Amino acid sequence: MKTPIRVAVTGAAGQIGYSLLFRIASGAMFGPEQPVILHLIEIEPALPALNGVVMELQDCAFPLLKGIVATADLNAGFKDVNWALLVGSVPRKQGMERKDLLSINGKIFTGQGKAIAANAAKDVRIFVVGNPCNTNCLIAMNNAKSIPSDRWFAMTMLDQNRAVTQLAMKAGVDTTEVKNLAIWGNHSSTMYPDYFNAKIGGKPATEVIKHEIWFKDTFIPTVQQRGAAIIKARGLSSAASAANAVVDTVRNLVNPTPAGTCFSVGVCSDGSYGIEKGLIYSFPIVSDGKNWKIVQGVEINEFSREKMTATENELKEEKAMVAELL
Ligand SMILES: NC(=O)C1=CN([C@@H]2O[C@H](COP(=O)(O)OP(=O)(O)OC[C@H]3O[C@@H](n4cnc5c(N)ncnc54)[C@H](O)[C@@H]3O)[C@@H](O)[C@H]2O)C=CC1
Ligand SMILES: O=C([O-])CC(=O)C(=O)O
Repeated sequence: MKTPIRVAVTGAAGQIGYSLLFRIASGAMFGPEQPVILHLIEIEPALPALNGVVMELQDCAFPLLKGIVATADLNAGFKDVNWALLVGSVPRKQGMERKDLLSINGKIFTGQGKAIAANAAKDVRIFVVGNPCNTNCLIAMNNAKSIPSDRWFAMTMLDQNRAVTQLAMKAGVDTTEVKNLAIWGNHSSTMYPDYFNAKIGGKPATEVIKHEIWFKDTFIPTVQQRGAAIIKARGLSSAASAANAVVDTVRNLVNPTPAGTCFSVGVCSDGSYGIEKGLIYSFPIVSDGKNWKIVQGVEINEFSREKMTATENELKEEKAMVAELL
């Protein structure tokens, strides 16, 4: 049996937490051979509800679940963790943009960044889901300068999965036929789902779906506004699909990426594609299971460049809004 890895999840009594924890404990994230110890972190008032979640986890008798720490104490919560999944924060309501949450949620990530730096395992990797996730990740990273910048991630996999399904439905093919659909930029309504470089059944998506207006006027806005559409329909933001995308992202990072494919995640820009260094920007990524890199040489046409710059500019604005937290 392998040594258990410790996985912290903040906001563990929330909606996403309720869909996510059971999948981590079942082995969906780290594989059927990897035992886990869950560190469930909540705010004090949510501890009774969290206790109910702990009871339910116990009631599953998961063979891979080797322990549970449930706490409102950040030091205990992040002690020796190998992964920190930062979900806990307030979700937006109908009519809000995700960046409207910065003033409420931004400050959560200063204390969490510091507590992770002070307590986590040397190999810790941090994945921010709470919105606006790119800039919250930027805040946490800047409050934990002892942790290398390549260990920080923000979630755009839900956008990728949404985009993949939209293309598959339009082309009338299985979702598994759609590859290399990269999301560039911010997890916000400015994100750019790059259909030019996507493949359907091995061919360029634009050769399979010969409908430029559909891509520009339907596909892009549908993906960009999908979160808002879910909130309108459900009265609550997406949770099960978000949890699924958390599982997909971590699994993609801890396993080698199949040759010729890539996946999307927000990482600290190294200046690739001219994107300002230090911003948490979503790029096409490949992993060898331990280290990841930004895919280089992706063709960027004028349309793509305009979209990539618009979403970069929004991230610069968000960074300026939280300057005092960095
Ligand atoms: N990046 C992405 O693709 C997505 C991000 N989200 C975001 O994820 C976040 C969580 O969403 P839900 O689970 O639906 O919300 P929720 O309101 O159901 O749960 C959030 C939980 O976080 C807890 N919490 C609040 N402040 C905390 C703190 N300082 N430390 C620890 N826990 C804290 C709350 O007590 C609550 O239990 C929201 O910000 C939402 O917008 C949601 C969907 C997709
Ligand atoms: O839209 C929201 O506020 C929740 C979210 O991030 C998403 O569903 O992509």
